[in-house]
Amino acid sequence: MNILSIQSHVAYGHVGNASAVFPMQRLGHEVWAVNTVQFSNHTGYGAWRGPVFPADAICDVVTGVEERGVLASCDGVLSGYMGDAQTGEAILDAVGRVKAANPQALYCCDPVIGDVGRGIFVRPGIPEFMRDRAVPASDIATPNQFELEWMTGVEIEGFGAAKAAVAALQALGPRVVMVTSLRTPETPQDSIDMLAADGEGAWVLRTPLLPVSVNGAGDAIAALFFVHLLESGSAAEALSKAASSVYGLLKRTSEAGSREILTVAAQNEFVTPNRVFSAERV
Ligand SMILES: Nc1ncnc2c1ncn2[C@@H]1O[C@H](COP(=O)(O)OP(=O)(O)O)[C@@H](O)[C@H]1O
Ligand SMILES: Cc1ncc(COP(=O)(O)O)c(C=O)c1O
Ligand SMILES: [Mg+2]
Repeated sequence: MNILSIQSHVAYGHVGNASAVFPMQRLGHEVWAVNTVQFSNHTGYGAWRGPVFPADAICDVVTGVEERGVLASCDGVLSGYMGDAQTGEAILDAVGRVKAANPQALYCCDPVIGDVGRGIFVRPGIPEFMRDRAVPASDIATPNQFELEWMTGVEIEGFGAAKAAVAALQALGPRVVMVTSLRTPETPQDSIDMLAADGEGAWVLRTPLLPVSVNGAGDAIAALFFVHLLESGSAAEALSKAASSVYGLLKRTSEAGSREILTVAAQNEFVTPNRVFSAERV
């Protein structure tokens, strides 16, 4: 498949495209990577350098790809971290152009806003843009628990509330939603859950909680879920494959005591995860 991936890039470490591109390539897909920023490192370090690209620079790169006459062969658009709310306009413009060239193409929006520990970590205007423009334009959305609660206003106190929040997000647009890092009173202390829903049902997947706090796992899992969903058409299967790969990746990262995820060293986990977790219908 051919995936247009519009996200951040970092020189050092693995978040944004620097986390998402290689796993998709390792699974045999062509990735047309367009970078929304080029930072030295992820913002979780508190300090970083490098530019946020203006929306017209992003549009220009997409126009160049369009001029190669290849957009009709694009199977999906994946978006993630936006440097600035204006970046969002360039992303939605790209989605529109891809869908005009290939009406079968799907748009997966990873609405990167923040997370439970750090709160909102993107520029003002981006959270609202994700909720009001990007997610409604998407076919698939992949928020973490914090992002889902922020966008829907639903407090997730258990699986029932999680399903209600997912339904509220689906009502905005996307047919498929995958929620990452779900920790509710129903989640055992030593575990972490994920939930995926499509038009037919909802599934939960539970893995052990690893002693790591890293950035970029969300970007990898969104990319993996998207390509597996495009290939299989099954949210449950895509959830199982993506979560098993990311668990393997984070287990290696945890054993190595690394602050950055071991995207390259643990690459076999993308193809044949060591441990396979399956999703249960809820
Ligand atoms: N400490 C952890 N232990 C086990 N799995 C984790 C851990 N942190 C992240 N993950 C896995 O990575 C997925 C994505 O990470 P997450 O932190 O939710 O993404 P984001 O960075 O977008 O917030 C989670 O759903 C979970 O499967
Ligand atoms: C530049 C950049 N891109 C993307 C992300 C998102 O990372 P995550 O996958 O942890 O949500 C971050 C988070 O700090 C970031 O700084
Ligand atoms: Mg994320």
